[in-house]
Amino acid sequence: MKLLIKQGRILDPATGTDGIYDMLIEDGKIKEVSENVRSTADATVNAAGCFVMPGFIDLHVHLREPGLTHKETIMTGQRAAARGGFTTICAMPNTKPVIDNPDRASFVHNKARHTGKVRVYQIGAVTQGQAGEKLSDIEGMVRAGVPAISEDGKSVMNAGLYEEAMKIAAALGIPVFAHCEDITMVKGGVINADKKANELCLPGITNAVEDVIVARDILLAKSTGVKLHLCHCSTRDSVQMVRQAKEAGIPVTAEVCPHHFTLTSGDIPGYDSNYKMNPPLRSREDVDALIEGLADGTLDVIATDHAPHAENEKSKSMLKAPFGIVGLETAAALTYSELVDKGFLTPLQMAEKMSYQPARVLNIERGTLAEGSTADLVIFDPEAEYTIDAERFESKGKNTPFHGRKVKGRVVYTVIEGEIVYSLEDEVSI
Ligand SMILES: NC(=O)N[C@@H](CC(=O)O)C(=O)O
Ligand SMILES: [Zn+2]
Repeated sequence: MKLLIKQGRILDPATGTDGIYDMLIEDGKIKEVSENVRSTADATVNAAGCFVMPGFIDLHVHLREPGLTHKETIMTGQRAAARGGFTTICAMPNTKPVIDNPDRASFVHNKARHTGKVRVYQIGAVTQGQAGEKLSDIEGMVRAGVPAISEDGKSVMNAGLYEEAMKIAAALGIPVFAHCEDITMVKGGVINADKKANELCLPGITNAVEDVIVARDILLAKSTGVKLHLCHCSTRDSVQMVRQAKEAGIPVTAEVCPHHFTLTSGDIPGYDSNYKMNPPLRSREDVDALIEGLADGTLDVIATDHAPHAENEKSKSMLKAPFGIVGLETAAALTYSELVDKGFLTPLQMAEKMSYQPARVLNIERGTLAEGSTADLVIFDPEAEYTIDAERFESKGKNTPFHGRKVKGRVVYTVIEGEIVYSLEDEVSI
């Protein structure tokens, strides 16, 4: 099977390539990238005017299977991923039951192989049942193919226990993905602690809730030597601490979610739980610091924190509705519209944050379009303007604050191992 992609703008951060080339894919691998491929192919895609980037890799997805399949299944999550240009996704372990042992991790890996082409890596919980008391079987889960551990949804509040987990992770060579939130400081907060919270009479979440755990976890990474990956950074002090940690040579990487660089708490229109997520939408100063951090390389990764919830859950009051919004099918357009089109990031940096760097965090051979590599890629039209329509999402979750938003930049094809798994033309993903 040969696929020929003609005249796309090839963006490969691994090699620094940014230019118009043809690409020939044969037997799932990138065979040739050159100005004019002469070979014939079984299928040809005209990519003139489009970016060709390594397939996006999402380090932060909630697939909700097992146990919460009314919100999302592995299959619907994979379909949403393909539609969003993602070829590899990491599933967080806060399912029912929690993924805290090798058998449960294998369940997800095996199921995902049958339900779709999008590669799913299960992240293992740090503690049993995410109860924060006893460590999970971290070594067993790593043998079952888990690339990282995380207590996402909360922090491991017991620093002594977390330190032990970090030592094990460091010895196994895997990173720890940290959700930074001091639960004792949340005090029922639902949106950022500011003017908007006062206006809506809602309890607020301060920046310090995140910052104190970011500080603690960076210090623990320093002392244990574990590779620390900070999930969904949302505050200016988080950015500053990551910057200083990197300067000091501490092995830390950090991700930002599209909603956190696109919206501020000021954009919350009222009592709409599609604006309720954890961490919350922050202030203009925080958003500016996140964008600056992405641009100067302090923040490495754009991840979605795709958190689908059912309509009847999200239609509850602001106080009662669960935290979280979907993100797989809006991330690329928001990144392009908010960061690249506005001149904060180059197209090459977009590919770096959405594919190359996440591949480095996971330590997998992906995130590049170099000849000889696996043909996981996305063809993206930066000129396409459209209105986000949640009803067209492949995800079961329609919980997005971006329904009806006009954006620029659209995924037109997603290719995994040389096979087209999504094409805008027929809106069919496999
Ligand atoms: N981000 C959220 O608001 N919610 C996530 C949990 C998480 O990522 O912290 C979820 O599982 O729903
Ligand atoms: Zn989280």
